[in-house]
Amino acid sequence: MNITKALTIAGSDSSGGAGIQADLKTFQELGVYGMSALTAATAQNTLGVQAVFPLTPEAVGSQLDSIGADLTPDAVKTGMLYSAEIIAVTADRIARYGWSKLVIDPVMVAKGGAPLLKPDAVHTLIRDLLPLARIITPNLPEAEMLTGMKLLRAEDIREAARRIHAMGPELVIMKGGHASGAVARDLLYDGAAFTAFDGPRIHTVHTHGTGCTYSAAVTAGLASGLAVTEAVRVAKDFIQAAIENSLGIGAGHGPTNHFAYRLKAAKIGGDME
Ligand SMILES: Nc1ncnc2c1ncn2[C@@H]1O[C@H](COP(=O)(O)OP(=O)(O)OP(=O)(O)O)[C@@H](O)[C@H]1O
Ligand SMILES: Cc1ncc(CO)c(N)n1
Repeated sequence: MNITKALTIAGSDSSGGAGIQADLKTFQELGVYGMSALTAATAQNTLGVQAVFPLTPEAVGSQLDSIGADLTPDAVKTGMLYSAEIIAVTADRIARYGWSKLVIDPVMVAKGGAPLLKPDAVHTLIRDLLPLARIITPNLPEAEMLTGMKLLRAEDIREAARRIHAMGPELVIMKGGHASGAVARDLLYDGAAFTAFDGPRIHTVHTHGTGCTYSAAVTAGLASGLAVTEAVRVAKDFIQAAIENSLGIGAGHGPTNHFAYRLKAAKIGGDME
């Protein structure tokens, strides 16, 4: 059997909706064998992040060496990397093992405002990791941090995509979750043209881990050999179903529903009600 394998390099979310848990659930749902290298443990629930315990850079490098020595991931994603030192060791191992199908979710701040990347690590992210990326998936505040721009109009978003593309990634997906309006639009830029991926915006507080889940679905698609536009289409459908059928657990920003896409696909012609 030729199993497709994907690796996530990210933090643990004890509530299970974001981070490494969201990534592994998404890989599994899309039929991809999931592997993980942990960067930090967070004490976190739907109300916020209570504490962050980063691993040492040695611990991160050691996990990546174990994977590199034995298992070849078909695609890799990064999530919460926390510090400049963890970014440096991550970039070093990605280059050393030649993991070229790399999706970077430049996680910076949790929904409640807790920092998941030290501010002084942003320039290391840009210098060491962005040039290795096949795809980077910033949300609008992350794109503002990367470019120093204020993104108010549609043309600002396109200009930020051009500037982030110039930092090295082959493709940029500007996610539209933080914008407003009836449509949640993600904009893919390949250095020449923009392609929009639209879905109806759902009015809900249950959006914990949407970015992690979405970038994990893109990674699963790339690992499976899909073309980028197909992988993004699958990811958009996956996150749309996950948000539309969110689980309603916890008192705050609850997780999305990682089973929904599979259940929808299984019920051809049916609906989730
Ligand atoms: N309310 C919503 N309705 C429909 N789609 C949404 C909604 N919110 C986010 N999305 C979609 O979810 C995906 C993730 O986008 P978003 O901008 O929320 O990421 P994020 O801020 O990085 O998420 P997080 O930090 O919670 O992990 C995108 O495809 C976006 O369009
Ligand atoms: C561990 C972790 N990674 C990423 C996010 C962003 O959603 C989060 N809340 N927690």
